[in-house]
Amino acid sequence: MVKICCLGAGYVGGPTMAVIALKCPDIQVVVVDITKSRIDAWNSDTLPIYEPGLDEVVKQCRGKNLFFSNDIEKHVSEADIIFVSVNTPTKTRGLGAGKAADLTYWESAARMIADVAKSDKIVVEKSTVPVKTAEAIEKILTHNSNGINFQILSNPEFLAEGTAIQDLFNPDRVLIGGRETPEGQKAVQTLKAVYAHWVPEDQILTTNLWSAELSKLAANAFLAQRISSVNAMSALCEATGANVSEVSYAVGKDSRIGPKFLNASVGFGGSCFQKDILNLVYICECNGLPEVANYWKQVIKINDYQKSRFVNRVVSSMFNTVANKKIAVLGFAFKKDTGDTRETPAIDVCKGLLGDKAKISIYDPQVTEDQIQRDLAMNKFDWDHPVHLQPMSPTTTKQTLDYKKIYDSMQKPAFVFDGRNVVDSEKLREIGFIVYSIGKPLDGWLKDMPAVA
Ligand SMILES: NC(=O)C1=CN([C@@H]2O[C@H](COP(=O)(O)OP(=O)(O)OC[C@H]3O[C@@H](n4cnc5c(N)ncnc54)[C@H](O)[C@@H]3O)[C@@H](O)[C@H]2O)C=CC1
Ligand SMILES: O=C(O)[C@H]1O[C@H](OP(=O)(O)OP(=O)(O)OC[C@H]2O[C@@H](n3ccc(=O)[nH]c3=O)[C@H](O)[C@@H]2O)[C@H](O)[C@@H](O)[C@@H]1O
Repeated sequence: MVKICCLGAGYVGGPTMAVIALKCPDIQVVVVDITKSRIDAWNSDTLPIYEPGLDEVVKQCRGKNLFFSNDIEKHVSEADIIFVSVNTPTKTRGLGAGKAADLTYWESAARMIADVAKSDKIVVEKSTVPVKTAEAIEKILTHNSNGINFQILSNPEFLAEGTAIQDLFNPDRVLIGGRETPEGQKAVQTLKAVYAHWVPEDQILTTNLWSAELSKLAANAFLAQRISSVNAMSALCEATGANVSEVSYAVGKDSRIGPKFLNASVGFGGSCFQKDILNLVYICECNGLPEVANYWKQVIKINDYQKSRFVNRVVSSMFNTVANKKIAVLGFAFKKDTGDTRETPAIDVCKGLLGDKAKISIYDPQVTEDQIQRDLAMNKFDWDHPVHLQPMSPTTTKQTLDYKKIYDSMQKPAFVFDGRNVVDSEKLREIGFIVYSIGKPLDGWLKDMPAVA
């Protein structure tokens, strides 16, 4: 029986391994982690992350061919294929701080693999890493190898949170990069055979190592760039009376552009887009390509601009001060159907409002009060380390808001600021609210307020 061990029981390692176990009953999958509480949660009824459909998949295979364990060394030494899906946060100190990827966790995983391995292994980069990381990992592994053969593969993950299980069941593509040697190609075929249990072969792409590593950074940069492009348009829409939803629809109808990922918002969040673009920027700079670095940097700058533009709108609409005004924030995670708050734009918006002395009450059915308090107290880039555990998933209670009742209980004028274009603005206006929706023609009230930067 082929044995797989995955280092890192997080948002990627957990769901990905659960789906491999479900689709490959002939393979034994063990997920290990340095954080004991995470493993305990994976073995309990309350999984450490919320992801639609995940509970069912885990329940079907846990204890059969899917296991979660703290005994890292045992399972690494027994495995034929080792996936490494550990954190690769942005460096907070030293060379490349604020941009480069911090490979501390990756390096310690590689050293541990080299130490405990007693048989040949395929080591798979699942984490998102800088292009050329495999070369460094290869050096660490082979330097201490005692004659054991290690093949490194790059197999980046493209799932999105909130749809992870669907994405894993029906991926647009699976990407595997390996060395162009006979041994490298044999390892590629071994991993390909795992995915071929459920993914059509023509959707399993094989490339060289560096193309696979770079394709992951490129895909996230292209996706984030679409959002920054539409968000840049949203500012122009507000200035001109155009409607960003109509513009997106018209633009997306061009089959060369396509309709997806063109929703204007208060800015993209999540653990990866910013981190991976900063990493790309750093790699460009290190390779003597400042123009290319600046091009991608602009995607982040527009995202920051969009978040502060939103805060400025709120403040300027309310007579240029929100001091002591009570503001309810509905939703805190970085997108729907997740409890993940890493790099959520809500943090910047809330900090912006708090900076202006607003009194804010935050509610998100997937995020605990504890987590919100921690996020608002944390420094930039500190969130993506193993010590910082994600919240347990509370049970979701779907609530429908009674806006008329809310309106009646509020001080007037009463405002709604929609950072995701999800409310029915016409209905709310009928009730009496002044409504701001990103990129939509402005309410008379907002038009008369001072321009915002
Ligand atoms: N979250 C997402 O949607 C996606 C993330 N990625 C990438 O996947 C990687 C992991 O991301 P997440 O799963 O979100 O992170 P995460 O923080 O949820 O999980 C990482 C886990 O690795 C564990 N860990 C750290 N060092 C370890 C070691 N030496 N041995 C064993 N376990 C160790 C941590 O305790 C943590 O539980 C990152 O490189 C990220 O960029 C890629 C695609 C999607
Ligand atoms: O490498 C990763 O971590 C993953 O990053 C993203 O996935 P994720 O961050 O989980 O979620 P997305 O659906 O991409 O949303 C990211 C952010 O962009 C925002 N967004 C998305 C789409 C859109 O049209 N507008 C918009 O503002 C979302 O609200 C969210 O804040 C990518 O979509 C995945 O392919 C990738 O694997």
